[in-house]
Amino acid sequence: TNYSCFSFGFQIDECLGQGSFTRVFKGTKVDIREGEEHRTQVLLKVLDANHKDYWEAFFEASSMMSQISHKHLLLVYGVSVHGAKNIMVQELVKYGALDLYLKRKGSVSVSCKLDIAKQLALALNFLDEKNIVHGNICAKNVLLAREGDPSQETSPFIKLSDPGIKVSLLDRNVILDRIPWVGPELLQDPPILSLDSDKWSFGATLWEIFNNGETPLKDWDLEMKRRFYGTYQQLEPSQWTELADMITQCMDYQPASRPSCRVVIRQLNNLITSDYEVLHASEAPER
Ligand SMILES: N#Cc1ccc(Nc2nc(N)cc(-n3ccc(CO)n3)n2)cc1
Repeated sequence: TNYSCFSFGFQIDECLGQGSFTRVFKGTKVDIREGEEHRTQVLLKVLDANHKDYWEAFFEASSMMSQISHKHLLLVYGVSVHGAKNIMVQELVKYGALDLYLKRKGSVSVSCKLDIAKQLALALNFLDEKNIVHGNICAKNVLLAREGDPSQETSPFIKLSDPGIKVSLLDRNVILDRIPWVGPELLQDPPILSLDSDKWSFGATLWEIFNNGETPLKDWDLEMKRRFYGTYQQLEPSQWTELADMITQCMDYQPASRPSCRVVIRQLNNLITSDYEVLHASEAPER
């Protein structure tokens, strides 16, 4: 793999929040090109000092993202071993993580949610075709680059973030805490991480999107979460049966029975059409 080698300096500005083993900061990347200084706003993901032994997995995640490019995949500028710190430099996506956005906004239209779901399915289909497992699909790792505004006829635009530390490297309790996003097959011994696991996580993320960013199984302890899988439970179904069916199909306890990305995209297109018809039924001319 050819690494595009360029040097850049950056400064850390403000802390924006944190992931599992990282903290995210807004920063500024400074490039010197043809003797000119270019400043770009960036997102700096810093690996926690007490998880330094994860630094290889941390860089693996970023190199996975920088080896492929797609409009719905986050752009990773590079990594820096800045002194004792392991830092991933990413494009700063304007509106940040989708779960917080949906919680804050509370009134995102169904057509926007369907559009976001379809874009996420397109990103997954791209990874699937490259036989690349993401391993951490969830609303927190879906970033909103553009808001949808039905009145302005603008549609939202999302970017899938890096997966962070590979889930199969994590302690069992950390994997348990990722229930219901993590496929049940990852709690077997040995954990089986496959493309099918991303389909399960996509189902849980659909649930988050259509529940306004609500955290599924919020405040459940690890024992209760383990039992959720142990007794083959499903998340609370939506009143919209076609959506509920799609989520249940993605969250099939048999990995091989989960629908392919192409089927998911087709089903989402059907929901979009049916939503459109319902939405505009009132305007339909009297037959
Ligand atoms: N207020 C505010 C605000 C916060 C963040 C952004 N932008 C952004 N850009 C990225 N590339 C990644 C992230 N992340 C946030 C959590 C994670 C964990 O995965 N990533 N946020 C923009 C505005």
